[in-house]
Amino acid sequence: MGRIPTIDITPLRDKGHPGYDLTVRQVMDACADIGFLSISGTEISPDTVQRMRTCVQAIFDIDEDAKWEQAITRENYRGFIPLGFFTPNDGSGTADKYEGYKLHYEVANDAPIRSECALYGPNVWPPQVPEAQSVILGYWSQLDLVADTLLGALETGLGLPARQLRDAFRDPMTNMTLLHYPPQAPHEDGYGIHPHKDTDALTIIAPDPVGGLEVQTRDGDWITPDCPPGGFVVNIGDMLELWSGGRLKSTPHRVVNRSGRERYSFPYFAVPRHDVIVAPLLTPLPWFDRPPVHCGHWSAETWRTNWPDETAKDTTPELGTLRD
Ligand SMILES: O=C(O)CCC(=O)C(=O)O
Ligand SMILES: [Fe+2]
Repeated sequence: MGRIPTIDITPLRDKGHPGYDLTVRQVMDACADIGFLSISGTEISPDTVQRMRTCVQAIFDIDEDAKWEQAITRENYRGFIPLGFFTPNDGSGTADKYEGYKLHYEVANDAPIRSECALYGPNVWPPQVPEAQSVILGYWSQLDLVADTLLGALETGLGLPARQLRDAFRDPMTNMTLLHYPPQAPHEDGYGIHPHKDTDALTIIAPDPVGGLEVQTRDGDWITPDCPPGGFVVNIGDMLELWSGGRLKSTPHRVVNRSGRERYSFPYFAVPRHDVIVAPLLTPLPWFDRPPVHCGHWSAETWRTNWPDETAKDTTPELGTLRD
């Protein structure tokens, strides 16, 4: 394919829709080939996305001192991630050029699931942007529906029992990163985000019109997804690649912001519940050989290894580092 198709997902919301089977096939082809697709027909209005973008900008406009008071900690990977904090786990030592704000599936302090897995809990909400919680959680719940629709289509496309994937996302470890990439000078080395694969099941992004997201083709070229106004870019992460026994592809991508403008994005990372063990649901393709991933362990290791002084262990699941 070597290109990223745009697919109208309207038919996927109704199995009886005359375009359902064709749309499932188009989604499957994109996910099995380049691992990325642009989608339209989500029913999420451009106003909703614009409100979200404005809110994300307001969060990054908060004073530096106040940001540090709300920074992530080793115990709680929620809140601000300072610019240059994240260094890839590949040993290169070159920090990514973004600042972030980390959010996880919102769970009340007294929710029973907290006794099952200590990683669940409430988010840190910045008091300086009082509308943040309702704007972000409103947007999040709409993306939950889009993810559910896409997972339903993949169940059909892979020939899995209905709900086999979707049921893994009750009380999920789904998370979101708010990202601000300052512009990079034209000849400045390094990346907004270094080339990586996503380790989640499925990622959904409302692309910033300033551009900067690049996806690697099978030939090793880097291409920019075309996405219609109001559309979203979706990609397969390592967990769906694993569930599908290698049929769906988790593809390297990166961000380079040479637009001369501030770039903002807010990817939604769909991740199953803490006790789900992701392992092939179909006989793996002959070349595909990867160990199962326990989602709670995976999440704990993601939190831990993002600290610059922590490194992956033999038992750490693959965390998006590219193997040559
Ligand atoms: O900001 C973007 O467009 C992509 C971010 C990304 O790839 C990630 O956070 O995993
Ligand atoms: Fe990514």
